[in-house]
Amino acid sequence: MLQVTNIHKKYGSLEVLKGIDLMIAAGEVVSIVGASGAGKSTLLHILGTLDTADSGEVFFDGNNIARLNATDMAKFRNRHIGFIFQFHNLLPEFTALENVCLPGFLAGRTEKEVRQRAEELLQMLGLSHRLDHKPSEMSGGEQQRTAVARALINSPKIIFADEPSGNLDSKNAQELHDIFFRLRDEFNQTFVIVTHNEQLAGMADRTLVMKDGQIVID
Ligand SMILES: Nc1ncnc2c1ncn2[C@@H]1O[C@H](COP(=O)(O)OP(=O)(O)OP(=O)(O)O)[C@@H](O)[C@H]1O
Repeated sequence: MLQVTNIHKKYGSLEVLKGIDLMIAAGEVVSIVGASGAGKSTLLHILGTLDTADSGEVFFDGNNIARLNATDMAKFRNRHIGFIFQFHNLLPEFTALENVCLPGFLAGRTEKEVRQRAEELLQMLGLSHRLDHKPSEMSGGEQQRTAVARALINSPKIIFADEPSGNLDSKNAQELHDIFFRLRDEFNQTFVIVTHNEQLAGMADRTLVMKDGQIVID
């Protein structure tokens, strides 16, 4: 599904990624681990089209997305990629349901269809009693599960998660990890997850270890 070749990235004179090659198959849960500053988030952002590499190629299902212009890239991201961040990044003035619906509306889908899917997702994630709650009215675990529903609203090919359980206590972290694997088992959902959480890395199908801008163990 995802293939990247020879990705390089510099910030000023700092070489952050030094030739990354990687293939990820549909239905894989891949974790990326490594010391702080190894380049994990930078790689994740490039894979997720939030940032661009200085050189190298990123192919999704054989399409070279590095060649898309900014508008088409944004459209591609909205339709095919989901993101989950350490801090849920939900919009504070919107309810859980509205937050989940938003990327669906941006994709140009009908209100009825998007609302129905959002309600189904929130129900699946145990949040049917929180539809009308704003983020500040929910627990950390509930906020993060809402962010998972938002990531799923457009049925993305792949979900990128950057320290998704980094801000959760161990019970909520465990619940979140179980959700990822349930989504993989039931819907063949693909995940690439940057994490310092050893339990999550240990559960993944593959663990990539990064060091100084390179993948040193796959
Ligand atoms: N926008 C930027 N401008 C300049 N330097 C940056 C930028 N983003 C990241 N860096 C630097 O690039 C290096 C890699 O950062 P990155 O966030 O990818 O590491 P990481 O492995 O995800 O670390 P952590 O585990 O601490 O999140 C670091 O030295 C960081 O300071």
